Amino acid sequence: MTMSAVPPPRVLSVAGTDPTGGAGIQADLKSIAAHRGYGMAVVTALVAQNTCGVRSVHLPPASFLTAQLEAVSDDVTVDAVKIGMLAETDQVQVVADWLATVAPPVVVLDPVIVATSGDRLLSREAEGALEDLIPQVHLITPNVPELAVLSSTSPAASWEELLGQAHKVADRYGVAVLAKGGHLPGDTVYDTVIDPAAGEEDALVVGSPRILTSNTHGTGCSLSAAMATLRPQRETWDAALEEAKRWLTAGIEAGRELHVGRGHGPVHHFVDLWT
Ligand SMILES: Nc1ncnc2c1ncn2[C@@H]1O[C@H](COP(=O)(O)OP(=O)(O)O)[C@@H](O)[C@H]1O
Ligand SMILES: Cc1ncc(COP(=O)(O)OP(=O)(O)O)c(N)n1
Repeated sequence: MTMSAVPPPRVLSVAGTDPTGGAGIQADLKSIAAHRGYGMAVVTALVAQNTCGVRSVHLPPASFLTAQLEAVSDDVTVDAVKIGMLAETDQVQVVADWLATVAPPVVVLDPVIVATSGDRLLSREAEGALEDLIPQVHLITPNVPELAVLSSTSPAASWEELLGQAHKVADRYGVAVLAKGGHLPGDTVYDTVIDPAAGEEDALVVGSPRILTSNTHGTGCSLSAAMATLRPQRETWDAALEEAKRWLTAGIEAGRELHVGRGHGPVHHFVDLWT
């Protein structure tokens, strides 16, 4: 038997659940594995949802969220963290406090506010608490409506407008922002990382053909988990994005082969392995 000399990055997903496996923690763990990471998971919310929508949400007490986070970091060195659904202000604060103590080298925040189905996952009151969390993370991955909330403006209608909002948020918090064009019109879907620490060099803009499909449930979750897993293995965010985007595009295309659910189906996380 041969084993790689370099151990895989130990990547922690802090997120809610999707029992149909397309979004949240279940998607994150598949994405982490697809990118050769060792996946771990701390559950913020038990979500009764499927490809058609969210039915109900059950939250553990904030003290139990702390207990889960400490159980991981007291025992395992965490190389990267992906944060997804945080439902309430106290959950945001618990995660911010834990990050301040542990200081993992790579932290990616997908500021999940509303699901593809239109269901709200972060309470309106907790939106403001993200301000305390964002300065402690290295990359945020908002979609068009989430970036609008973070930049206190209306959703961008063009790529230029999206870039303006991403620069505003990046400068305000000193954080890298993955600007994602999935919600914009057009035959090509663009993504780019705006990184205030990257200097004067032009950011890499990665485009892919827009796929006409309903298999887009969990695309944001899967992409952010991929970025968290790839970053410890690559030199730059741009290198991670190039690889993650190629994989996700193939995964969205191959999602139709899975035949999962009657609503927005999942992406095929193991497209490179099975097909
Ligand atoms: N129909 C599509 N075809 C190809 N890529 C897509 C499509 N929809 C989304 N993507 C890609 O999936 C990722 C997530 O996109 P986006 O929809 O903007 O965010 P979210 O899933 O968080 O709402 C981005 O890399 C985006 O470019
Ligand atoms: C538990 C949980 N977390 C996140 C989401 C969001 O998933 P989705 O609505 O498909 O959006 P993106 O992952 O594409 O941003 C969810 N539904 N459940």
